[in-house]
Amino acid sequence: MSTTPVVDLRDVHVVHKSRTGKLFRPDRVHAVNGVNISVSKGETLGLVGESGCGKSTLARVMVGLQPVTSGEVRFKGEQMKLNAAGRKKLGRAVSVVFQDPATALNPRMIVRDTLLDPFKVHGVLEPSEREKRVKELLDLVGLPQSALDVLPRQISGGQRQRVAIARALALDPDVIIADEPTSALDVSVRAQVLNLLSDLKDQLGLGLVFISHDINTVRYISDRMAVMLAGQIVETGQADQIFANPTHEYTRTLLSAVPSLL
Ligand SMILES: Nc1ncnc2c1ncn2[C@@H]1O[C@H](COP(=O)(O)OP(=O)(O)OP(=O)(O)O)[C@@H](O)[C@H]1O
Repeated sequence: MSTTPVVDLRDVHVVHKSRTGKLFRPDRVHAVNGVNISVSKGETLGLVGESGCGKSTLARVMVGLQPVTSGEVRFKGEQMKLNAAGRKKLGRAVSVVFQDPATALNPRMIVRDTLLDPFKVHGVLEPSEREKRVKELLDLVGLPQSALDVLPRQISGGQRQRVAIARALALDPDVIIADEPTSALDVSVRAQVLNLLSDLKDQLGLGLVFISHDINTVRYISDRMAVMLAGQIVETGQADQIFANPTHEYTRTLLSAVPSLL
């Protein structure tokens, strides 16, 4: 495992302006409140917390899509400026798999074009090499070559999520952030997608940030984990240790909830 983290957040704060501006709603939301967190190649960091605690905002910071109100975003030891060049650098090294592949994939694009897109956007590889790489990507995620010519609606939810994972792998990232990647899927395919992410992490030496509201899913996949509550990390450490000996009351509350089926 590399000693310098790929992404290292230091005392990061993100304050959103309220979306609605309704009466009696605060006009600002402190979505991320002083978070220190890092991820290195070859490890799975699980991030767990209830809906609205700031997980997705934090994920967007890690991939360079969300400016911070204060604090530092370090990429391979260097402080990043989130200008266009910084975002491009971070966006290439850190990619995201979202919750629902039905909305994350363009419904009018066949799988081949979806997978070619990152190469076009970043101007990477010659066209003939791109085709070869797209075929490799399908192999990596366990899809047949016949999937190249289909639209997202012609395949199952689990297969769509495999396509989204293949797209996230296209530019050979150092880190993948998977934000609730199994929540929109049938229970029967959730474990397969989790195992795929975990195998890819091992095979490619990736860093994986696995975000979920479900502590049992996080337990299943993570080496290290961080428990998030109201914009703050309230407990962090090796996943095994936290499960054996949770120190924060909120972690204990999450652990006492009914076990899920992944
Ligand atoms: N772009 C935005 N503008 C205004 N408020 C936002 C924005 N994004 C998130 N928020 C608010 O910030 C808080 C944290 O939201 P965030 O989506 O990061 O949490 P989450 O833990 O990922 O929740 P979920 O699992 O429901 O997506 C919430 O109160 C949310 O309403």
